[in-house]
Amino acid sequence: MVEKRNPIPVTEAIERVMKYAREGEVETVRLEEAYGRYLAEDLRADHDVPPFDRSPYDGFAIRAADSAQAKLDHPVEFEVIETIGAGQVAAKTVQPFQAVRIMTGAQIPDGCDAVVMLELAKQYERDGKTYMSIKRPFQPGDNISFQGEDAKKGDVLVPKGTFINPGVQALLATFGYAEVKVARKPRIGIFATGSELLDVAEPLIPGKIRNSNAYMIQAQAIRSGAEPVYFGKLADDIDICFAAIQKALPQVDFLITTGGVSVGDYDYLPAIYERLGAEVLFNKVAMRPGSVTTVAQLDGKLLFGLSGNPSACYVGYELFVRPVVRTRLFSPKPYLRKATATLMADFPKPNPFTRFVRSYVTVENGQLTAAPVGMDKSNIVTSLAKANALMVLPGGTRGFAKGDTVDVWLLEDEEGSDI
Ligand SMILES: Nc1nc2c(c(=O)[nH]1)N[C@H]1C(S)=C(S)[C@@H](COP(=O)(O)OP(=O)(O)OC[C@H]3O[C@@H](n4cnc5c(N)ncnc54)[C@H](O)[C@@H]3O)O[C@H]1N2
Ligand code: MOO
Ligand SMILES: [Mg+2]
Repeated sequence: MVEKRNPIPVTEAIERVMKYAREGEVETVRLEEAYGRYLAEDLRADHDVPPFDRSPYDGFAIRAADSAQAKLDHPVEFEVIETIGAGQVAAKTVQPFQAVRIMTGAQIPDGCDAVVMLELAKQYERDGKTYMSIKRPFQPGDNISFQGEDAKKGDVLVPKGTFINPGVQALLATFGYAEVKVARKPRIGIFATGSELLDVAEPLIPGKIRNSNAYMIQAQAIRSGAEPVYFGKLADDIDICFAAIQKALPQVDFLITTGGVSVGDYDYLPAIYERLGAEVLFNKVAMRPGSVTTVAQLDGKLLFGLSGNPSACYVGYELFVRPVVRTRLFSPKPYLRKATATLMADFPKPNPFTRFVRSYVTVENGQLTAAPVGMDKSNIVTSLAKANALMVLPGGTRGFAKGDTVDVWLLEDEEGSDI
């Protein structure tokens, strides 16, 4: 008699897994290596930016009060006493009707409170001295980029858990983070199980297929911020699988197997969990694909028994593995980002289970649209290449029609969601 499994709702399955989610460890990397990692501490401004009042233009720094009488028919003349470029500091202090020729980025000289752009001044020589004149008045503060206008000392500019993008790199450099504290990438061990599996380079022979799950999962692990550790493929042999899994477990933070979780004669994962003494959190989820997804824990370490069917395996990773990875990376939003979109094709299939339809989401006329990509079966691999979202069609419905508003979970988004 085949074991009867009890499907639990998707949200409950995710909750059961997330009970074992915890924040990860911190490691330090050089700034050059920080791109693509996740901040392990808040990025705080340790000084004002800019650190001093500076000129946003090439021009002349003046005392604004001296320019009060300047008009089109009444130019006011200033003696130019010095020239400074970015990185230089004026040596002299301006007296009334004196100016400093100043370049973009240079510190505003003491006493000056406005900058006249080069284009608005006329410069000339007389009696061996340099002068410039202007034909309009300036107010104090005109054309000054003020100390702290970009960031104030002490501000949290980027919170812990944020993905380090090129802009965050710029901030890290601005505040002198030659070394950056980032989340250590959780190590995810991966086994593909199945006696039918061929290596990528092997030619096809009758009854066998190439192992695509292992490579797909490695890429999904990297996309989610983890470090995949691929241990290879295993034949459907309980002793071989048990020994390999037992040996691999201590080396990783999580362990993923693909295949062998259903009720078939060679589906050994349920027996292996039992032999390991692992607690099975669930072995049936009310979803499609991926209904047989099984998750177990051993001393708090999660073992993900993802389905062998490629689409089911893919969805299993995104729903159950990604959020625990993101939690390790300190993300306050570990789940896939959620949105709503207009369905672009009829989807008449009824289903008692929640469906995760591999879909392509794009923007048309400012609105998100979602279209299923290819055949909606769990053993399909080709549709995965085009999917950038999972369309979530709740169970118990009679199908959906073109034009309906549907929920979509975005696969390529860095932002994430807190629910
Ligand atoms: N009597 C029942 N049969 C099945 C049930 C069920 O409830 N009762 N569930 C079905 C569902 S749903 C799924 S999904 C699959 C799950 O199967 P397993 O997780 O046990 O995986 P396998 O049996 O090992 O393989 C299934 C399928 O996937 C192919 N596969 C496996 N590994 C890979 C890989 N690394 N790369 C590419 N393709 C892979 C394998 O060749 C099989 O075709 O069970 C249903 N059956
Ligand atoms: O586990 Mo299956 O993917 O529902 O066909
Ligand atoms: Mg099977």
